[in-house]
Amino acid sequence: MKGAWRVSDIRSAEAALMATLPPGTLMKRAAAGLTKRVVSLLTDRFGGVYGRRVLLLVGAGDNGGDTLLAGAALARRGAAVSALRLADRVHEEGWALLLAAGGRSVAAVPRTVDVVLDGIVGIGAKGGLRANAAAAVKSVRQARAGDRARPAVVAVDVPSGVSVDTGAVEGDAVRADVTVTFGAYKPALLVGPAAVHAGIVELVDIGLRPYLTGTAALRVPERVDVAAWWPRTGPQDDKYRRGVVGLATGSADYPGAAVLGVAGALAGPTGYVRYAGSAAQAIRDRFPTVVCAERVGDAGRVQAWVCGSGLGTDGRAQAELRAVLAAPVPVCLDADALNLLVDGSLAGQLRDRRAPTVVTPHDREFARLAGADPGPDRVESALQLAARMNAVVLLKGDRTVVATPGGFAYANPTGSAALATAGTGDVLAGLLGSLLAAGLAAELAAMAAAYVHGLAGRRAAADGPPNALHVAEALRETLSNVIIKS
Ligand SMILES: NC(=O)C1=CN([C@@H]2O[C@H](COP(=O)(O)OP(=O)(O)OC[C@H]3O[C@@H](n4cnc5c(N)ncnc54)[C@H](O)[C@@H]3O)[C@@H](O)[C@H]2O)[C@@H](O)CC1
Ligand SMILES: [K+]
Repeated sequence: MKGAWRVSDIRSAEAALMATLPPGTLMKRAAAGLTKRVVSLLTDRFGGVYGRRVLLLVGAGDNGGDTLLAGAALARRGAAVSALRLADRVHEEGWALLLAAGGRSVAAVPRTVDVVLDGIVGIGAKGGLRANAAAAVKSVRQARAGDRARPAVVAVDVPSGVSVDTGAVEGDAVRADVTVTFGAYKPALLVGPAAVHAGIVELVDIGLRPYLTGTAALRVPERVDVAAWWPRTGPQDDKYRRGVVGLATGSADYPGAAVLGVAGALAGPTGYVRYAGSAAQAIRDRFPTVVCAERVGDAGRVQAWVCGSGLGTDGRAQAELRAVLAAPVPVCLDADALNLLVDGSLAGQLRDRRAPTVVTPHDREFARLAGADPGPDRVESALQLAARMNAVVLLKGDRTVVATPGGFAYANPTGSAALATAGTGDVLAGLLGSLLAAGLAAELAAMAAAYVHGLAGRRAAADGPPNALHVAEALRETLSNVIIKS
């Protein structure tokens, strides 16, 4: 699992590490890692380093210093390196090294450039890009619009212009193909719109990790983590021992929501799926293995409930939600179940639950539940709602956030724009419910479901614009490739 640390934690770790080393060592390590990555990018995309045109965007701080040192190293290897100073003062030693290596100063973004290194600002950023930097970034973007391959953009440590601790992007910001980051991931590289600006993120080890003593602000699971969490069937298992998941979803008006949720649940690790609700006939017709009842109270025992999508908000829906909340098992609440929570009449029942609750809002549902939009700091907003509701919050988005009432946050790296289509959330809730019923801890179930669902979205999108059924259908193959064969 990757961890991302806030700027204050990184600063403390850097100070502790620097105290053990000769001055300048960390910048040399950072620049060496950056140079290596730019060399491989120039080689892969443009056939080599010699004669390639490299532009450095140089700000006032050490982020500019890293960039100048890497620029000098590239110039020594024969690249044609130019540097655009965006501040009155820049890192003096780096500037001298660049000039000594044959680099030159330019007053504007040159017409043709192969690679741009963004060294405008790093973790010392305050506020958005200043006017001169914003103008340079715009020129680079315009050059790129004329030639899709050129210039490639490499962000140094973070893409300049993003909010490093939150992942918000409130003004202009660099859009990088690759971000080479030093010592540790920062939240902006993994969550929020900034993560998209970062492109492919590569971590250069500068020896910082042992000095990062605080808790990671954010964790990001990798495939091996999800594979390790995924419940496996053993020789002692039968259909009940694998867990039974119940879905109280759909209605006569919205049977589709129930169908999609059940499809998601059937792809999960449980051996048995029960359905309770007035879309029972649609479920029987489509999924003969699912055992159906009209009401939650008649459904029999389950080890987790999924409730909400397509349920409606009438008296019957409310009674069903009450019955689900009263069950002493983990519960995943989505869509109409969230709408039914908004007036607060079920708040007491929710807070008193002993078994875990997971809620899966998108931004509008989040705003109704929390009383305000998630805002620029999606992680912090999700953590606050999780604490208030005593529930795990899965806040949907390009990088879905999972936050626990105990203060831990995760971000999903597999998001796909393909999932922004009706009904995919129903599939996600069903899969998540199956993981809960199989006994996985609520936050891991939420993370694992989001991870696999994201990959299934990408898989489905490979064959053309997918709908939610395509995503559900892609779950089995995704699981087989990614989880079970690992
Ligand atoms: N501190 C360390 O030990 C290391 C730092 N490294 C690099 O140093 C960077 C941090 O360096 P600094 O602390 O000097 O800070 P930065 O280089 O991130 O920027 C601070 C400077 O930029 C200016 N600035 C702030 N906000 C701006 C904005 N929005 N637009 C334009 N200019 C702005 C400030 O006036 C200040 O002079 C890291 O991101 C990393 O690239 C690496 O060399 C590794 C080691
Ligand atoms: K930067």
